[in-house]
Amino acid sequence: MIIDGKAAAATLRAEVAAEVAKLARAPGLGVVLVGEDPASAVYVRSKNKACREAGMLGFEHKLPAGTPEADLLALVRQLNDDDSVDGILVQLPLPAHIDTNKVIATVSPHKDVDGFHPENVGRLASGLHGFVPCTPMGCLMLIKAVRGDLAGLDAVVIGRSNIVGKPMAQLLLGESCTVTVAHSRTRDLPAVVRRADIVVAAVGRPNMVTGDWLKPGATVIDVGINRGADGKLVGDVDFASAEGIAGAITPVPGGVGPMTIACLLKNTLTSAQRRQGVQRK
Ligand SMILES: Nc1nc2c(c(=O)[nH]1)N[C@@H](CN(C=O)c1ccc(C(=O)N[C@@H](CCC(=O)O)C(=O)O)cc1)CN2
Repeated sequence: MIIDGKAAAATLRAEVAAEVAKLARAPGLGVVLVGEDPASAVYVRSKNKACREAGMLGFEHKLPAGTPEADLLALVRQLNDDDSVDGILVQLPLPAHIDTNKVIATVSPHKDVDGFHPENVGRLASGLHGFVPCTPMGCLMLIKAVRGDLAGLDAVVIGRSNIVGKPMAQLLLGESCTVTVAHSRTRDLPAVVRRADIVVAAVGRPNMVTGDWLKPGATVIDVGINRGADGKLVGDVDFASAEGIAGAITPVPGGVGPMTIACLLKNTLTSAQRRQGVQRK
């Protein structure tokens, strides 16, 4: 089974739009892009378009690559104080002269729709309500749509980034999976992956996970977005060899990526609902 992330994202976006229509004030999302990284520019454009389509307001702030860190921090504080802004995201990666952790920590945790602020990281680790990073949230939705109850399943997350690997492991733990986080120093990675009912690959190495690494029937979620020499996108999983072994697998493109943007809208809606005192289900 090929997991259709585009269709799942479209459903989620429609659900968000229906809830937005019930609000007294349209949710506002402040989107900050520093520099001219072409992929980041595409993602930011897609986020703004998705906002408009869901009935939200996207406030785009494009800053030159050489923007001093102090100016970026000042903009973030301005967005923190702006009542028309419910969510703030600073597109990553940032230019090397800017301290990413400092920027993330400056975003108000109440508007941190990326879920990267240390307070939200701690909330996720403690099993408390907070904003959850968009990519792992989308991955979990796709996994649950395929597997239902995940309790007791063996999950292997390949990659230990703050954006995907670590929060993904926390979410799967929250679903009572037995979770292994594998990384570049893991010994005999194929053997580790072969034990898994659920595999989430988020390493950034094209076609690294091959079909012979997989337990037959495993659910395989490919977070990798690698651009090949021919300009085509390839995931971290070798789709051709994995497709016949996996029980369900996400393609690249059209798998996890669209869910990332849909979950950003969901987090922005949640923030707006909280700030407008709306009771949520
Ligand atoms: N502040 C953030 N920065 C970054 C995040 C994030 O969640 N917050 N994640 C990634 C990039 N990203 C969102 O920002 C993102 C990546 C990919 C997609 C997507 O829809 N991909 C498509 C293919 C698009 C293409 O052709 O290039 C797909 O997989 O089908 C959406 C969002 C890093 N930075």
